Order: sequence, then C-alpha cells, then structure tokens
Amino acid sequence: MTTTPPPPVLTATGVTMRFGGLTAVRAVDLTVHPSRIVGLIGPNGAGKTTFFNCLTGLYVPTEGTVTYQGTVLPPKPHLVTQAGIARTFQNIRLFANMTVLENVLVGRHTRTKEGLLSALLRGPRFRNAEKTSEQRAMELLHFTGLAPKRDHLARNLPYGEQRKLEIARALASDPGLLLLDEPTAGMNPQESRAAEHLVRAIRDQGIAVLVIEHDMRFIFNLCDHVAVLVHGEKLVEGTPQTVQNDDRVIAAYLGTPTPKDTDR
Ligand SMILES: Nc1ncnc2c1ncn2[C@@H]1O[C@H](COP(=O)(O)OP(=O)(O)OP(=O)(O)O)[C@@H](O)[C@H]1O
Repeated sequence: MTTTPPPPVLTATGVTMRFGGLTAVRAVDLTVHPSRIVGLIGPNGAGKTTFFNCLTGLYVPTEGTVTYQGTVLPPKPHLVTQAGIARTFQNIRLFANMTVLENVLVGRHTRTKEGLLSALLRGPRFRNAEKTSEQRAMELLHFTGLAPKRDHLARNLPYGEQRKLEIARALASDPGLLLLDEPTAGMNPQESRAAEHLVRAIRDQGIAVLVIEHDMRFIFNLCDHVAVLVHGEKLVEGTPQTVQNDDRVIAAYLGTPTPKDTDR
C-alpha cells in the first residue's frame, strides 16, 4: 500500500523582490513540509530577511507566489498570521513596557474575536475570553521556561529570554509554520544550545519551522533540510550533509574549512 505524502505547509514559487535597480531575491522556490525544520542560510546581504518579508506579507514580491497549505497568501501581515504563519524578527520587537504574560496575550489576538484593541483595553468582551487566553499563554510560558517571569516587564528580561518571549508570543497565534529570523543572535553558546532544544520541541508539537541562522552548528544540528541563498539566488539545497559538503557553499559562504575538514 502506498501512502501519499502530506501536502507542503509552505510553497514559494519564483519569488523575486526588486528594490529599484537592486534584485534582493531572484526567482527563489522553496517548499516546507509539515513537521520539518528547514534552514535558510547565506552570507550577509544574501536576501534571507527580504525573502522572509515576502513570505509574511511585509513585502509584496515583485514576482512569484507564496501558498500556505495550498492557498495563495494575501500580502498583508495580519492575514498571513491569521492563515497560520507566525514569525520572529532579527531585531527583537517586544512590547518593552508590558509584562511577559501581556506580551503573549497580545500574540493571541488573531485567535480571539476581541481583537488587539480590546485586548489592550481589557474591555468586558475581552474579560470573557481572557481566562482561556491566559491558560494558553501560561502553557506557552511553561513550554518556553518563562513562567516564573510572567509578571516581569519584557524590557527587564535578559537578552536570551527576550528571544524566547518573542517565540512564545509567535506561538500564541497557534501557527502551523513558525519563521525564526536569527533566533540565536546575541546568545551565548549555552543559550544557543537551549534554543536548539526549544525549536526541536516546537517541531515535535507538529509545527513546521523555517529558520534563518548564522550559527552553523545550530543549522546543521537541527535542520532536516537546508537552502543556501547567495546574491538573492538559491545556490543549493538539500540535507545538512549535502550542503555542508558542497564546494560552492564552502566557497561562497562558509569560506573556511568546516569542522569536519579540520577533523581529518
Ligand atoms: N527595503 C529595502 N530597500 C532597499 N534595499 C533593501 C531593502 N531591504 C533589503 N535591501 C537590500 O537587499 C539585500 C538583501 O538584504 P537582506 O537583509 O534581505 O539580506 P540578509 O541575507 O537577510 O542579510 P543578513 O544576514 O545581514 O541579515 C541587501 O543588499 C539589502 O541592502
């Protein structure tokens, strides 16, 4: 008996993004399958964040289409989140003067009828839905290890915990696909390894992950599939091993011998 593989969560086809005369992303195809961790790597300025912005509706691609679970995504960030894609940013974007719990509750607004304004004003309709949302938010804080900090202001968290909080807030929209833009930037090695565990645990909950990361250990430890962007084009993609051993990638991106080479 043959089983049909589940359809992809995300399909980007021929995505091109031009800024005037500069082509930041050129005809990039990428597929993310359910419960997979896919890495997107490439040198600085290769177009990785621009590609993410095309996936999440921040930019309308000059050419190409993006579908989520078979449906073409509208190029509006809140509609993309509502459809099931959540993201974090390279530069942390938390509500600094709100508590940890409040930040996660704001992330729930696409999944409650009350909307963002009601959530912020804590109106009567919000209070009715508040209990369920708070339960879910607390589950996420336990999941990310931030529960003991629920009442701390976001701005008072150490950097690594702010990154975790961004992830908890993104998860609050109950996504099927999570996009992480440099989740370990600014972390020490111990925090980076903890972030690996967290991403794996997210995948184990059935959420697909697409991650931009410069930490090669993170990428090669974690990803099922890796795509390499260079000058806006996809140079190569495949298993971590395929990518690690590809001379073009070593030349274009890694530049220096891989750890495997130095073991010889
Ligand atoms: N809004 C914009 N307007 C004009 N050019 C832009 C814009 N956003 C990005 N670019 C340019 O597009 C190219 C790709 O940038 P992008 O930030 O996507 O690269 P990246 O791979 O994410 O880099 P990094 O690893 O340094 O974050 C760069 O040349 C950048 O200067």
